[in-house]
Amino acid sequence: MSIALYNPVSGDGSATQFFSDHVLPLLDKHNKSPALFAPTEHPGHAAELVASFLSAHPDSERVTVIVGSGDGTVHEIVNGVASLSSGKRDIELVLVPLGTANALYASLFPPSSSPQDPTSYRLLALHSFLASSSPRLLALAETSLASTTIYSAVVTSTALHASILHDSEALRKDMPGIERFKVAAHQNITRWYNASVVLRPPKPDGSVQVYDPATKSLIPYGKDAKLQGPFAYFLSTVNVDRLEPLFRITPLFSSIPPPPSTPSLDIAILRPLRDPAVSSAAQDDREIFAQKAGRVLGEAYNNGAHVNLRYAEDRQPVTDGDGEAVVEYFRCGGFEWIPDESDDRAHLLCADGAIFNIPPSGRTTCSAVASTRNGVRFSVYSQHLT
Ligand SMILES: Nc1ncnc2c1ncn2[C@@H]1O[C@H](COP(=O)(O)OP(=O)(O)OP(=O)(O)O)[C@@H](O)[C@H]1O
Repeated sequence: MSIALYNPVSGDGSATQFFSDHVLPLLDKHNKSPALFAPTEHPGHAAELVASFLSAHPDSERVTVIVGSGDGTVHEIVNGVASLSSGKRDIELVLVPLGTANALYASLFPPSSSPQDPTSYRLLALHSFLASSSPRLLALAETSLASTTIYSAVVTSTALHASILHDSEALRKDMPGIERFKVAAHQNITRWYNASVVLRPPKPDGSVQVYDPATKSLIPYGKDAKLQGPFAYFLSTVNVDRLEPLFRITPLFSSIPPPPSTPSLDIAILRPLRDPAVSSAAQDDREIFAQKAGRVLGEAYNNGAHVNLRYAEDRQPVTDGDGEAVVEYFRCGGFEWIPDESDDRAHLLCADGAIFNIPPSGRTTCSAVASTRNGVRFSVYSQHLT
């Protein structure tokens, strides 16, 4: 059984047209007309539509949801289904990337270097579904925040990334494209976040791993898995190696893929006090580090080259340096983020673009899981191998 939803305001607002011109005719042609077809009418509506469809069809264990949107709408669907009381379900997502960033889709279907027809590119997952491929299981990042549980299918972050998402929402009306993220990044680049982090190994067994740029491999993290701030950047992903088509912030997810049977998080961290040129939190040191952080994160657009940067003797980040890694890159089962009570900004948490506040004196834990607590598994249609 399948349903089809689209968000008419996601991305550049072209979903209505795209569904009537391309998606519905294709479904009709293959005799796969959905049991429900609807635009979302307000924030949260996608979750309501899927949840009420599932409640009305308690015996449908496997339901396909064709969704024309960005990552935010997918996030709403995952969390809406996770809050249902009914038991085990398999939800298969057919993504039609019509949002701004489309991180999940761009990771499943990395843009190729040769020119690609944009319409055909957006229909790749739908064709995979129509060709009866097997969908790929998604991991979820399960975050506990006070008494709330939040699931992310793409990113869970604090520090700079959460600040960017928090501030960029105010810019959405004037800047509907990804440009608003760059403006918000500029506004926040000198900020540091006081917190500590504990990294947890993957379940049921495994160890916290760290990327070693010298050997270009993930190795067991021998040290104490507690990291002391301040942090400039702290971002974890599941299922993706990028947050935009070309911003490969966690490239090892695709270049050294984790075993599909063990859900894990890839985490990229920048801690300013690891920079040999930075000795205090004074404004001068923040400016010095901000310039480097901007350059280092910019290397994520260079096919994820930031993970191989190391401090050179002149304290600059370079690819052939022999000092410490500039970016700390971990693969683990989860983390605990403990913000300093006095640092309000360190209390911001981003889950797939949605912003949450960690309560005063609170902390948050995030773990990679294979299904929601109520027993729902999600999968996505990806490359169709012929
Ligand atoms: N009819 C509607 N009017 C206003 N907002 C809506 C409507 N339908 C859905 N939304 C909201 O639009 C938000 C953005 O949606 P979506 O994630 O699909 O696109 P995006 O933000 O452009 O893309 P991405 O998340 O990939 O950057 C969602 O959080 C959702 O709550």
